[in-house]
Amino acid sequence: MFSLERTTLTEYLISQRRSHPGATGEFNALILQVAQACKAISRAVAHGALGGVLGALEATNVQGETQQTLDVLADDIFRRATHWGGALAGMLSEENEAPIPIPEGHKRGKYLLLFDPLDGSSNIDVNVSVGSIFSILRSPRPGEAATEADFLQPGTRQVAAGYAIYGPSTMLVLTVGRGVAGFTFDPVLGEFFLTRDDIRIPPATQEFAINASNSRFWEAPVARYVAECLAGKSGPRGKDFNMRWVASLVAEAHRILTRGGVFLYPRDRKDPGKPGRLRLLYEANPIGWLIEQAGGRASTGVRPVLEVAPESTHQRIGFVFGSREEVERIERYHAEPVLGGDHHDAPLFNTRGLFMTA
Ligand SMILES: O=P(O)(O)OC[C@H]1O[C@](O)(COP(=O)(O)O)[C@@H](O)[C@@H]1O
Ligand SMILES: [Mg+2]
Ligand SMILES: [Mg+2]
Repeated sequence: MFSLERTTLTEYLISQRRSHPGATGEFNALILQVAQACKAISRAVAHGALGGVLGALEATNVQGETQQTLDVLADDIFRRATHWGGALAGMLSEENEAPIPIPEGHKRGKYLLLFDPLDGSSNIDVNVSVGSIFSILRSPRPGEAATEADFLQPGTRQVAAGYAIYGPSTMLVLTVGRGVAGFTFDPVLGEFFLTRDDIRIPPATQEFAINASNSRFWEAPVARYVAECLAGKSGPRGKDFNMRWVASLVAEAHRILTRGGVFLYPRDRKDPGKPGRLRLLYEANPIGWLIEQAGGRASTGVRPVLEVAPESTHQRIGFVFGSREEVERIERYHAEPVLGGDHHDAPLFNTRGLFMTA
């Protein structure tokens, strides 16, 4: 269908706003500014080596990770696209240790914007899908400059969450709390058009995603779950499983929102200082809310991730999400007592056990 016959992102947002008669339009304007940032990042990603955006910088971010040229560019694009609109009291980005203030001379508003400007950075140079993730919260002190404490709200308080995926096509996937909608970018018209309304995740799946190079650090319930998937038809699950790992959370989430599946980046024993790999406020919470809004489940492995009370702005967390039945099974495994102690010492999971994990 010719794209102009479809609903634009702006039209979709206006239709959502009709159920909030008191709305001022600031919220919609903010989402459109975020979408504008995603369009600009999409363009930079698409130009690749021609745009001089590949490669790493000498700098590291607050997480101690080497920053890619595109990480810094995308961070700058997000700030510029959103700081002037009057909707925000502050921003929090993966790339900056402290919250980003609204520059002097600009009105401070009632929302907080949290973002991972470029997710899956390790994929940029190899031309594999990357994305941007965002979450919007209400500021507890509208009109005042946001402090770190203002951002420490559980995911249940989000008022919007979404991501853009820069793949073969660029898409924006969004929830404002009434289901999940997907928009495809038409680069000629410069518009996002609604192409997937009311996205639903199938409750069952035969596809899982995990970085198996970490298997020696996994806790017993995760090792058990993966071993059972790998055992396939002849194992306790009685069916074969397929596996994927893109190393880009956005791409994994998008696949799961498209055809189901389960993703695990669980808490593990790799680094005692990091209880998990993914960041709660601008990775797990927005993706988690999208998944739940699409009928899936998002968990720490033990409990709903959206209910976690954040302790710090760049906090990491174990994250398991996707088709409801699989996530509930993983939670059940965590709730069951482990025979013979925790982790790989358990008889079922050591190198001579029924489910070999090492
Ligand atoms: O290399 P690993 O450990 O598999 O990491 C992959 C994970 O790291 C991330 O890339 C982290 O995101 P950033 O690129 O924003 O740091 C996730 O998207 C992904 O799930
Ligand atoms: Mg990320
Ligand atoms: Mg990032």
